[in-house]
Amino acid sequence: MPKVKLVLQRDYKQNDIKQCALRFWRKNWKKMCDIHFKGPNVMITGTPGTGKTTLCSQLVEQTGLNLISIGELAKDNNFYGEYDSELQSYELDEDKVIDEIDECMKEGGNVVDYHGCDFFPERWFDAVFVLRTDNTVLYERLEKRNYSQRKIQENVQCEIMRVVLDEALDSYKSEIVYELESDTPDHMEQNLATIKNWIEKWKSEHRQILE
Ligand SMILES: Nc1ncnc2c1ncn2[C@@H]1O[C@H](COP(=O)(O)OP(=O)(O)OP(=O)(O)O)[C@@H](O)[C@H]1O
Repeated sequence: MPKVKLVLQRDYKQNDIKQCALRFWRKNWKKMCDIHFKGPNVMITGTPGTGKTTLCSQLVEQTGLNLISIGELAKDNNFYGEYDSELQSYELDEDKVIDEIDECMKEGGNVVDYHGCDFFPERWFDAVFVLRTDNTVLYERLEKRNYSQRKIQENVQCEIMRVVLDEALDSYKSEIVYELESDTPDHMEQNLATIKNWIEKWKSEHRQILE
């Protein structure tokens, strides 16, 4: 404690420790309270091929929010664990991902794009949007990517079983989870408008904390 007192008195050029503490609080309260003072954090999730990347790129362009693509982040930083021979891909090192973006998420103002959402801290997100696509439409989109039949079937099954939606509902309060249909370009436009409206509403409700 005496050390803290000395540091505060030095940094705030004040002898009165109460005044120092008050100044420290005024300067740091937003960070200490985990308040998203740069805007809301929005998660865009869904089975691969449901349109997350396409939607997110338009969303960040039109809102100025910061895009965090977990797939890109993992690739750039080699945040991988064991190789899963069944899935023919590397496991994501979730702890490294969390450590890397925690500071940024605490500040807020991020759009996160990933096909899973259950390992993130619940406190990070103000809204979770889950894109859903008709099975036949999804099959055709994945076929165009030249995925193996097995990989296509696995993803389509995952969509039929609403795996990502249930994961979101199990991990977050149901009132912040939104299911959005993503079969056609019209749906894409509607979804963009829905999320932008949601962001504007959030901002008007949190005016007093935004920078
Ligand atoms: N609502 C939509 N209407 C028509 N085409 C769409 C729609 N959403 C996505 N697509 C098309 O489907 C393909 C896959 O979309 P996208 O890459 O955005 O999916 P994704 O969910 O990000 O996939 P991944 O998780 O593998 O990155 C793209 O060719 C995209 O143009």
